[in-house]
Amino acid sequence: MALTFALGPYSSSVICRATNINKHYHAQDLSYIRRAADISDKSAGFTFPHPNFGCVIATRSGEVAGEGYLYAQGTKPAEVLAVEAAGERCRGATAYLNMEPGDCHGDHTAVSALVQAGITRAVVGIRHPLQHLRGNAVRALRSQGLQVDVLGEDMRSKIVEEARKACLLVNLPLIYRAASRVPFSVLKYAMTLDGKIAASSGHAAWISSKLSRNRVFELRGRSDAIIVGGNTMRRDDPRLTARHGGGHMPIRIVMSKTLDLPKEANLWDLSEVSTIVVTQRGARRSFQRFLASKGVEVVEFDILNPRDVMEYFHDRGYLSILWECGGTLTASAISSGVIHKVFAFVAPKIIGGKNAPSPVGELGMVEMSQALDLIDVCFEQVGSDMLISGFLQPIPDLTPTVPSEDETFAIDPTVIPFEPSIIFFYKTWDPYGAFSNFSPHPIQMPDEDDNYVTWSSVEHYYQANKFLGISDPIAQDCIEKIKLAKSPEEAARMGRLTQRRHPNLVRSDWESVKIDVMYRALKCKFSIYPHLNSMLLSTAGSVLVEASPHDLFWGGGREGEGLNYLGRLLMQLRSEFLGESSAAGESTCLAL
Ligand SMILES: NC(=O)C1=CN([C@@H]2O[C@H](COP(=O)(O)OP(=O)(O)OC[C@H]3O[C@@H](n4cnc5c(N)ncnc54)[C@H](OP(=O)(O)O)[C@@H]3O)[C@@H](O)[C@H]2O)C=CC1
Ligand SMILES: Nc1c(N[C@@H]2O[C@H](COP(=O)(O)O)[C@@H](O)[C@H]2O)[nH]c(=O)[nH]c1=O
Repeated sequence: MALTFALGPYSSSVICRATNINKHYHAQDLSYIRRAADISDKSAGFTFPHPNFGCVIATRSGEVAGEGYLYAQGTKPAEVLAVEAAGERCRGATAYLNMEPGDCHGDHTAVSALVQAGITRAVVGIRHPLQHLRGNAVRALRSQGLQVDVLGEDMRSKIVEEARKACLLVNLPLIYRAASRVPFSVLKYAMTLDGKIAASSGHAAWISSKLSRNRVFELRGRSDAIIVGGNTMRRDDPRLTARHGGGHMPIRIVMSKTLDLPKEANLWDLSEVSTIVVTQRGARRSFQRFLASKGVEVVEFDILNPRDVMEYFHDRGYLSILWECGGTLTASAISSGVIHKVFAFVAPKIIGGKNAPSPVGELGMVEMSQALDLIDVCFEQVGSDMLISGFLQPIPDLTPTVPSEDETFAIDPTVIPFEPSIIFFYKTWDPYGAFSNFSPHPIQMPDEDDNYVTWSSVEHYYQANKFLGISDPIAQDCIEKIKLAKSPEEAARMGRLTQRRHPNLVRSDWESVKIDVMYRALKCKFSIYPHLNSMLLSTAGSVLVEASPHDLFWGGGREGEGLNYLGRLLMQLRSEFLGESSAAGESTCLAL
């Protein structure tokens, strides 16, 4: 997928000079870093949004020996793929990484792949935006004797800054999310030349051209969710699906205070993707029951407003959200400061109408000097329309203001790092993300015939077990597909979709065995990976809670109302491991 609208033109034919800190580098370095940024974005629209990693390995003579990019969260790291592609040519070569590897599970996969392959230099576009990961891989590579040049630190100039910006742009969702504690939010609308998003009647199909609407499908494919307001839903009966030929479908979210919504609607058809309705506490209980009967999730807020909703979806792990609402909700979202970027499609047509709606409602501004200026504005012609995009909030500065735990300890060894008594974990990139079922740690478990099968993650194994022993071909096919699913998210989607569509194919004892299935898988994972075992044991004394706000069985819920079975199982395992392996009983899994 082309990234031109995000990256803008970057020339690679520029000759650089040595910097004032006396590091030599070449235009080639910058062109390979940009290449790493470009390829890191290749899976956008095909998989759930995730941090984008790309790696290019170039030999001493400047030839590209191998490349790789992270396809989905939990799949092989970019660096491992690039090393595999380059083979022996890695010896003495340079690795170009658009972003410092996360290596979030302490297994240093990316780092050890580069070290073991004989790479002698690494050029890093940006440090990892998450504070608990920032600097770890750079430090680890340096300690293994590699020369590591970080753009903006070890290499500085105007053109280095441009290449660095390409690396920032390709991971904007992660960067904004880390800095603002809400998902990266993009507002998109289509308006006529006279500034209307619909006719006075409310009719809006269509303002922008087919080409522009195809572009919107791409934007949707890059998002975790699409949001509309209740009125857009009532007026347009939208589908909000991504019809761009990719594999990824964003969740649909409707924000409605009144819940005065139609019973017949495209958004209640969950055959392709789910819908979540967020509303005010206590709104139309009977309609909430109707939605529940359709399988639509309803989340109540004390006071429904964009900031609380965005904080909620941040906690639920969402990286990026596309707002496709009308002017009323848009004004509220802009006022609450949750919108980061704007995409405005302007169509060369005039509709007029005193009461025809415009893209942004009341913001309470009375003088033009109060207008919000967009930053880094881009103009691009898309078919007959003009696409104007820009940022409402500047790209956050990655420089940490608060020293990391390591740095503080180095300055003052008397400082004892704060040890919270509750450890929350959820997304795999969180500090204790390795506790999640979705963490990329394959396990081997026996199947029905006692043959050992490799599952790419605990989640793969868990989802497949729902259909174990069912002779129906759909169930068998689902197990096979889950086995091959490229990421835990894909495995979860397949398992849940089949369970929803064919509840009769779920094994009859599932409710009574699912905890045991999870326990056995976790036991295997924490037995065969020593660093995970140490991580688990290091939490002794703390309560472990899966911070899933919506999964009230495995997770702790939003306000502690969840049963937290995942946390409980981990604590049970921890005490078994602490009480010696004999108490832990026999493991049914194989070491990998
Ligand atoms: N051309 C384009 O790009 C687009 C055009 N449109 C057009 O815009 C028109 C609809 O615009 P508009 O009425 O502004 O629709 P919105 O999408 O802004 O919906 C407004 C509704 O959002 C809900 N809402 C929930 N929380 C809030 C909050 N905190 N602040 C504000 N609203 C909240 C309310 O729903 P409830 O009343 O249920 O409580 C409210 O009535 C339609 O004609 C549609 O075709 C819409 C989207 C894009
Ligand atoms: N009218 C209009 C848009 N409107 C947006 O698209 C939604 C309909 O999406 P779907 O049902 O999936 O095709 C609609 O509710 C509104 O949010 N978008 C555009 O790119 N161009 C247009 O001219």
